[in-house]
Amino acid sequence: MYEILTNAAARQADQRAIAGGIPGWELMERAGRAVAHRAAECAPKGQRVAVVCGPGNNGGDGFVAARILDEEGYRVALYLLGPVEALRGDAAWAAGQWKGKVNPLAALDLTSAALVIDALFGTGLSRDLDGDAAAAIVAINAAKTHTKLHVVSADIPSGIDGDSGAVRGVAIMADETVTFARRKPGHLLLPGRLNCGTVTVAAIGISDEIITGLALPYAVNAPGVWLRAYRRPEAAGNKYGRGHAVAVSGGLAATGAARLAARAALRVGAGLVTVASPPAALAVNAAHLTAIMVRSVDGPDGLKALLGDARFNALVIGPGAGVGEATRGLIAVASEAGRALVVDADGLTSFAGDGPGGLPALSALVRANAAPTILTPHEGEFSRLFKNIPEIIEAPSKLLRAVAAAQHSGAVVVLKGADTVIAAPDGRAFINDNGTPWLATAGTGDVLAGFITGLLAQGMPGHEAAAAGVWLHGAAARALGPGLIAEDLPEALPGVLKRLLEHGGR
Ligand SMILES: NC(=O)C1=CN([C@@H]2O[C@H](COP(=O)(O)OP(=O)(O)OC[C@H]3O[C@@H](n4cnc5c(N)ncnc54)[C@H](OP(=O)(O)O)[C@@H]3O)[C@@H](O)[C@H]2O)[C@H](O)CC1
Ligand SMILES: [K+]
Repeated sequence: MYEILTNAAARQADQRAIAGGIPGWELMERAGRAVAHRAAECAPKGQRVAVVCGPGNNGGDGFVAARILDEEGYRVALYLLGPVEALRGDAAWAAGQWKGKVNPLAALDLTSAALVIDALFGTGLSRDLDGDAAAAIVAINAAKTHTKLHVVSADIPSGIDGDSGAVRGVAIMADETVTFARRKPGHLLLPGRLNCGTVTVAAIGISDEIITGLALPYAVNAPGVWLRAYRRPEAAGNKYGRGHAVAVSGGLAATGAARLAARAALRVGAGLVTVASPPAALAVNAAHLTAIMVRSVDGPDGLKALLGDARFNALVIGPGAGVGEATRGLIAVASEAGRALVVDADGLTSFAGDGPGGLPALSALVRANAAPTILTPHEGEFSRLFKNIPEIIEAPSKLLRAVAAAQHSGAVVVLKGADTVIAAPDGRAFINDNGTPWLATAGTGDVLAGFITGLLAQGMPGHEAAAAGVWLHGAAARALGPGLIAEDLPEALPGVLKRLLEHGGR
């Protein structure tokens, strides 16, 4: 249920269902019926409905929906882009079942319409919209702003690229989107997610076996994809069994970020947490810390000495660390010691130069590390770090940019944002959809890095630890709501974990 279908995978799923004995027209009938039923829940019978159909099978869904809404007593007017004679295959079949008038799209009349069914384009959209299609979308979006028009999109809001969520010129702003079998990246990545309104996933006969058989590498980030790897404490266990996380602190004026990360690591369940503090900042850190220990660690050599104790098994380096050779040295030490490592903020920027300390050096350290390395860039850090690799920077979607970066660097890459992507070097990726705008406040990235580090300390595998950290971070933010600040997030975690571990869900 969490798998994500790309446009190509959706077509494959279609074909396998048809090969399995469900005729294509039956799939279309079920798809169109699902759209009609959702639409009927949004407007009372007898209301005027405008159905706009495109030249392909998305349009075919529209013809089916029009017929069903007409049978249910709505006053339906159907508008088609292009001549009805040009329709092929299942779309031609669906048009043949429609006994009403087929109006040209250019004649679209939204007067007194309560509902629009948007069936112009779905997974077949392949270029920016123009002409009558674009004009119709502009008119529908405009009508929504000054009437109570309710817009239901079939499969994907027309104009949204199903694989990237990008707007292809212009796109429908839908109140509802009814998609089929599974969600597409365009339902989850921005801006597409914002165009969808409420997304309903309709079952149209594409079995779970077909989906499983496609071995899809992408999924929606949810407990169902990583909860099995979450390490619950053993009844007879002790704190040493839950790992020892280390947050490396910045200098005297930059100690807060590491402490935010440290507290997050403790809250998420690391058995012990230590702030590795430069000597000059020891007093400041010590004054702020209680359950979290603090050790004086002077540069890479000091960290190397600390890591002589194998119990320090997961580190976060970067928050407040400062950009440059010293931070690169700290990351090299953690990598050479084979410890699970989260590289965030200044830790990432320290490898963004073109010189010898650039991305190749970071990739080498990642590959040399026997334990997982997680990079947690926001878009700006990502662009700086991977700026010299066109196949990453120019990949067609945020999802594929993160996947390419993970494969190139060998690290798990958490490309943050309202639509954070968590990508593994093996090509798997999760798209997160539970973030909230209230996370846009100082320090929340430090907390996220700490959550991931704390989960790594407890032995979670890298990709799952990163995904769980991102999801818990979003869930904590949702539990807090408006006015949250970074310090609140770890404190909200007990409630989130309680709901998750006792009820297994959101
Ligand atoms: N299992 C499923 O997911 C099912 C999906 N169904 C529906 O089928 C569509 C996909 O149908 P398809 O015909 O492949 O594509 P579209 O209907 O989205 O697009 C139709 C054609 O439009 C042309 N096109 C593309 N971009 C533009 C544009 N910017 N301007 C004008 N025309 C454009 C393109 O043809 P070209 O030859 O011109 O490239 C498209 O082929 C899916 O979304 C579902 O709604 C099934 O009904 C049920 C099962
Ligand atoms: K559509």
